[in-house]
Amino acid sequence: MRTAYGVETVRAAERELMARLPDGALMQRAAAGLAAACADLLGRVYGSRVVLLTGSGDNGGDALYAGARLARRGAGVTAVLLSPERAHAGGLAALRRAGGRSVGVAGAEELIERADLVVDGIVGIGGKGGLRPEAVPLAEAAERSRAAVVAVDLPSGVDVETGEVRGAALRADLTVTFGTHKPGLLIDPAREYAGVVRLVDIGLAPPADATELEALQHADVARLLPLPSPETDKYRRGVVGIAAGSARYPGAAVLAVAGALRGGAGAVRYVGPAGDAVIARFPETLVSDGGPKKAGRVQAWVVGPGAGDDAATVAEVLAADVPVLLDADGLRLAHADAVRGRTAPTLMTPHAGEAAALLGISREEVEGARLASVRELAGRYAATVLLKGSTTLVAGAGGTGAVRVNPTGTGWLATAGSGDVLSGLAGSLLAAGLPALDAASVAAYLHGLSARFAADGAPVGAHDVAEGIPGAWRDVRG
Ligand SMILES: NC(=O)C1=CN([C@@H]2O[C@H](COP(=O)(O)OP(=O)(O)OC[C@H]3O[C@@H](n4cnc5c(N)ncnc54)[C@H](O)[C@@H]3O)[C@@H](O)[C@H]2O)[C@@H](O)CC1
Ligand SMILES: Nc1ncnc2c1ncn2[C@@H]1O[C@H](COP(=O)(O)OP(=O)(O)O)[C@@H](O)[C@H]1O
Ligand SMILES: [K+]
Repeated sequence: MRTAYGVETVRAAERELMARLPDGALMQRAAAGLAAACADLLGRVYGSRVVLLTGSGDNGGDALYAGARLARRGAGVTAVLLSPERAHAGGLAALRRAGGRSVGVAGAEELIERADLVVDGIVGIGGKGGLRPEAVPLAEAAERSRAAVVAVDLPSGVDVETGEVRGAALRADLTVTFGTHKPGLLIDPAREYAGVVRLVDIGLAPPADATELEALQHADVARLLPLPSPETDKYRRGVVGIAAGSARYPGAAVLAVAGALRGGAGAVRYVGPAGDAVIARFPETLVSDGGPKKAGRVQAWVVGPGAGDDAATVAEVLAADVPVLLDADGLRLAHADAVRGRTAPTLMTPHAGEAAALLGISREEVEGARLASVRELAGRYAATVLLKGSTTLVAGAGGTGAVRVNPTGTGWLATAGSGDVLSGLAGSLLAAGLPALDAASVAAYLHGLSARFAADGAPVGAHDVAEGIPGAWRDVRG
């Protein structure tokens, strides 16, 4: 499991570790890791031109000590000091001893444009708000330049706690972060500014109960996948009910069923007006004519994809005492009190637009503040919430625990109907017995992986994503 921690937790863990180490040892570990990453990126250090953008804090100190290491290996290193009188004294002395030099911001843009490598040590976890005005032209020059841009700990200007980017920020190709990941490095829009993230171990050990974000990895997902035991049968594996589709959108039902058939449940029941389309494509589906109550027993329901205005069906499903996944029209039609009053788990899977409607804010506000939005929804509805989009987040019911961030997402998933596949897949995992947080995060993981395999560099349709799910399972199981 990859984990990320908030700034207060990181600082506390740093203090604890620093108390046990000689002065400055932690910064030397950070600088050594940073210099190694820079050297890897440069290929040839000797003769390369390196520019350090250096702020007044320890982030600048890391950059200066790393610059000294590169200068000792023959790089031409220039530190651009944003606050010359407050630059990290030890770091600056080390750089000068190694043959590096320092300049002010005047003329720095030209240096940056001619550099092979730019190191962003403007601010780290002590940064507040976007870049200050004097740093903005430097960040722009770095973007124009052909130099590789390496951010120290995080790209300066992004909100490391939330992934929000409120003002100007530096765009990096690589971020070398110390001790632990930070939420902003894993959540868009800040994630995009970070580029590739490389973690340098400096010995930090934050407490597990302070985890802010978790990203499942293959091994975690493999442990969670529901597998049939020798003594199983289709009912014991779990039956998932799908209440989806309409005369206008029969395809949503077909795609949700397509996802559900690949999610591990032993059977899929379908209720709704698209039974003929479903059975034509998937004859193994148990189609029933009545409403959810007449469909026979299920261990979980999915309600909403392409469902139109059928509020009665949504209410009927919400009254069932089994896990319920609410998606698309279901999110709009569900009564908040009916959701909050449920005793069995509820999983809501909005995209940013649907989340915005539920929260009474704009889509842009949700996309700018995904972490706060997903926690807020999970709190308001006392439900597990999977917020879809370029970063998919899952918050457990109540919204207070660690939030899961999906690491497998890909822009190829932004295709009509892929959300319907996801809802069927997650519903199937719920029916197979996974807790809602696991069902949602495992579904997002498999869904993203499947899209990556199916796309392989070319556009895919939602049905390709559904068909790729078994391949994603096999890959995860190794
Ligand atoms: N504490 C430790 O033991 C370690 C800290 N490390 C480094 O130290 C960093 C944190 O250092 P600091 O606490 O000194 O804080 P920073 O270096 O992040 O920045 C603090 C300074 O930047 C200024 N500042 C704040 N927001 C700004 C903005 N938007 N634009 C321009 N300037 C701004 C503040 O006035 C303050 O003086 C970490 O991110 C990491 O890089 C590493 O060396 C690892 C060990
Ligand atoms: N830019 C993106 N990067 C990664 N995944 C994305 C992006 N945009 C959308 N997705 C994913 O694609 C799926 C789209 O679902 P949804 O918005 O419900 O569409 P639909 O209703 O057409 O099925 C979700 O899983 C979402 O997380
Ligand atoms: K930085």
